[in-house]
Amino acid sequence: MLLKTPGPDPILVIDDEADLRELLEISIRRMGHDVVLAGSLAEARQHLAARRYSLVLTDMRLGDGLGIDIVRQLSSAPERVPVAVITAYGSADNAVEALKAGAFDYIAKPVSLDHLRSLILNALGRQRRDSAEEGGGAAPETADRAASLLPGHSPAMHEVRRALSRLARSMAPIVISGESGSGKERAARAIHAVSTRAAHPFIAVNCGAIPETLMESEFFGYAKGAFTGADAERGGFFQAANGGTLLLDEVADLPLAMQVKLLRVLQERRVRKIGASREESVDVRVLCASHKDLSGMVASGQFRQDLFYRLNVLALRMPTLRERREDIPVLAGAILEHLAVRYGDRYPKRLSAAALQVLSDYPFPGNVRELENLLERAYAFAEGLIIEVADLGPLEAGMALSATPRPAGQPPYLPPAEALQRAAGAAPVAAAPSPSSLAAGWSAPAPAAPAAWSDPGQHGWPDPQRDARAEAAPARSGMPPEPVPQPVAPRLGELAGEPCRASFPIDLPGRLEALERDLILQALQQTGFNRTAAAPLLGLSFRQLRYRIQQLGIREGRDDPAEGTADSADGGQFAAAEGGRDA
Ligand SMILES: Nc1ncnc2c1ncn2[C@@H]1O[C@H](COP(=O)(O)OP(=O)(O)OP(=O)(O)O)[C@@H](O)[C@H]1O
Repeated sequence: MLLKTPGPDPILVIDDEADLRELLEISIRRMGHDVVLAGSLAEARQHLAARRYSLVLTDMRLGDGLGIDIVRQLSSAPERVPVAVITAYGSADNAVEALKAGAFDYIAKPVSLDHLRSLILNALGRQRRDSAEEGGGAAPETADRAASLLPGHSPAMHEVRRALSRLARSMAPIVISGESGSGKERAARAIHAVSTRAAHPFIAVNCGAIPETLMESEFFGYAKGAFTGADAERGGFFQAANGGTLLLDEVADLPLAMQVKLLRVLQERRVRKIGASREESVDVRVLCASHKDLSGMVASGQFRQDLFYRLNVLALRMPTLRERREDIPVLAGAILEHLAVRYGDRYPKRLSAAALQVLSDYPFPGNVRELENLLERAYAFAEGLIIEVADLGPLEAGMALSATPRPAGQPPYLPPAEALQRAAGAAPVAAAPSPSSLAAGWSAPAPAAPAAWSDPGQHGWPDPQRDARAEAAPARSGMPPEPVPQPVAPRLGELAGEPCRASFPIDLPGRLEALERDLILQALQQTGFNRTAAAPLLGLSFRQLRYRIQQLGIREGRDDPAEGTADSADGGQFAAAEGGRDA
């Protein structure tokens, strides 16, 4: 058991070069911290056995061994003392090796005082949080916070949350993999939120959304007069994320030329604005997300091996929703509560037991995003407090919103007849058994005929299984026979501002898609193809609009007269806006 002294614990510096030891001692004392020095591994071990330190800073090569041995020793000890290494100039391999062994950060020679300062601040912030956790204190950045950001009772999500608190302690880059819509960005936000960087910005950049010619200025900024139109100096994503976290979403889309530049920044932790004479140091933790197989891309020469090695220090895989079906009720509950807030509803709408069953049986190729989109539509369609099977529509609509298009010839997923039969006799239940959703005040109303057959004409979804349901309903629920379905109200025409007289049968999904495409194009034309400006015109977030644009295959050149209009400002604003929201 180590003795704890009152006041902040000192920092232990281990280096066999007397000059560097002295320089570090002076710099650290100037920052107001107590320092203990060791010139060898043996001396360091004696110090470590005698008392506790708030941070250990060790050189990699020492006269009697390697600094990485101290890293391994400390990272497997229960005290969780943060340890950082000092690496020789340009020795990227050492840095990666140390981070993998459990060092929370590294600093390259020649030591930059700015970097030293931020490293110490991060280490001490982390230590305070760890002590609060050890002492049972209610630190906000705890596992609870991770659980609220990434809810779910499945073993897969428990594993993600366990990994998350470990990953949040380090400064090392992380590659977050997983299918589209599985929550990679959300996981990145959670890592940031539970890290000591939480008070600083979180900037998410979609690497695929920035034209190649503008990438450098978007990432690193530019000096005044660097090119025509550069009227004032501007920082890029790295400067905006300083002190915080930068998420490179869809990192596989980075062109090779940009990969080289990014590698340099990761190694040197310095950036140079376009047209600037000086480099500036940046303190940014880089996280990456990709639904593509990066190691496969390395093998095929599409992604640089050295960059992959640098980025893939730590890894997190987000499970698909199919791997954690048991989380669907909790996720649905959380999403419905969120929708209630958005719609200003006092009580969130709830899924009927049958609707929940249908969702639990659905494969969700678009993962949580698809669940979210599906519930969003269902929430709007549901007349009462309960979302019924019919409000979900044929789940083809959800598939259209997913990243994985329905293969040609494959029919839309429809709720199985068995589920529809269950629906006939089922009482509605709250979607999520989470205490918070139940505490929201909803109490199950008396069983009623699900909207699917009480008013099939109103929900507006094409319903090939209506006949099966019509037979099942009265027999099982004892309800009077359902009314004859009425023609769908011509909402399409109303939305488009023109009269619409449908002569049935119609291809409703196809018509809705055409209408959506038309409205998006109108908004894009109005804003000169600026998606950031177009999104609020459509009542969508930037990401939702970008997603719909991708899914509908809308291309500037093909679909929009504003061909050639640069979208870079758009991408930049987007990133800045996201960072702003999360800062
Ligand atoms: N655990 C969760 N709880 C609630 N909502 C979630 C959860 N995970 C993801 N979502 C929601 O699902 C949507 C998709 O999540 P996110 O953008 O993080 O996925 P992604 O894997 O990064 O997708 P892409 O690969 O397309 O960028 C978001 O709207 C997000 O808020």
